[in-house]
Amino acid sequence: MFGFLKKALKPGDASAPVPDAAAESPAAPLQAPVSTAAAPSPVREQEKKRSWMDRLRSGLSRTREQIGGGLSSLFSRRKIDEELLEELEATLLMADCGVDATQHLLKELRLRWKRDKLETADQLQGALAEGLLSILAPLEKPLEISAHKPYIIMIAGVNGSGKTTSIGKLAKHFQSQGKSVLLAAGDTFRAAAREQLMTWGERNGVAVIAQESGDPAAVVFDAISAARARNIDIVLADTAGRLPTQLHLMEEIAKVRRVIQKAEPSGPHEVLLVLDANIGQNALQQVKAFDASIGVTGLVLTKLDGTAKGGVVAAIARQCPKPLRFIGIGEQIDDLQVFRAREFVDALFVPVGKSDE
Ligand SMILES: Nc1nc2c(ncn2[C@@H]2O[C@H](COP(=O)(O)OP(=O)(O)OP(=O)(O)O)[C@@H](O)[C@H]2O)c(=O)[nH]1
Repeated sequence: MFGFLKKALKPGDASAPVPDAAAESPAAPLQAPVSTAAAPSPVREQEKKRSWMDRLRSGLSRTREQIGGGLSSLFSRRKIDEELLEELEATLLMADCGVDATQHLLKELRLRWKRDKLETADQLQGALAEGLLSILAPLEKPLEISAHKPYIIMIAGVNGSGKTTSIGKLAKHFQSQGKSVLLAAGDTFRAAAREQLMTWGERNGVAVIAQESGDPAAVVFDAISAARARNIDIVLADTAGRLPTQLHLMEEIAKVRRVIQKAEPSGPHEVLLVLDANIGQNALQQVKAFDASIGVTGLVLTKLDGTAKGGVVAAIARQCPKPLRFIGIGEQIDDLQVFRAREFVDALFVPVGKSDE
């Protein structure tokens, strides 16, 4: 049914090619060996991709029910007319697509309804999926790790948005690309956050630089020096959760950024803001506030599973289009993946177990 999506974008590739495992640096005593498994076969890669698509479909089920389900129930009653389009508008707003993206989509749909003489539910869904895809496509800018060594990624976000969990998942993601990783426990406010990061580090065989207490900026500074000494590719720096309204704390996170720059003038090379999809439209304010304070270069949208507010991706795309680097759909280590617009739209409209492939 969504064959048109394939034409609109080149086929999504959920799993980036995994190069041969990188050689372990002898200067990194705390670094556990990166897997030395042979390059994965195309069949295994295909299976991995299919399993991610199934999990993505299952994770987005509540948003799908909100958008797709709303649409089918509208269509079980009658044909396309102005009243139906108004109800669709309300459905999109309830899925947190935001006023701007919703109006944009409705304008497109009205145009296509008249011009292409749309009549059936399938046709309208197809047009809606195509419209969403064109809105979301510009967000698809996967993070490319440059030659800078160490490549420093600072992670920020409000309390509980999923920063620490995402760092654990990202460590695994980068390791699977043959990169060596070091974690900086920059959340010195919450002892549990440090413990959590240590656990993720142990699980992935990755060194964690932490201090019992103290200045988060100092921890991050130490981590960068350690990464240099150990020839590590990527530093993932955790920071304490804060609300954009806590101005003194926002100033502190800005200080962490300045200290990173002092330790490495070209850094941080990426400033990732982690957003919990459950907050819906509030995500827009968070992007703006953190951007003003620390210059956000990419987003991670977590907890898309279990929320009906996945439409917020469309609001972000229209109102503060920062690259959406990764999306999270669960608590397991493989539940964070590179954002691919086509996969996302596909998963929004095609239920688990079905595929148009
Ligand atoms: N369902 C689901 N849960 C998630 C996801 N990402 C993170 N979580 C859970 O969200 C909770 C908070 O995650 P943390 O990683 O501790 O959040 P944090 O931003 O580091 O929290 P603070 O340190 O308090 O700022 C944990 O229970 C995670 O397991 C996701 O994609 N889906």
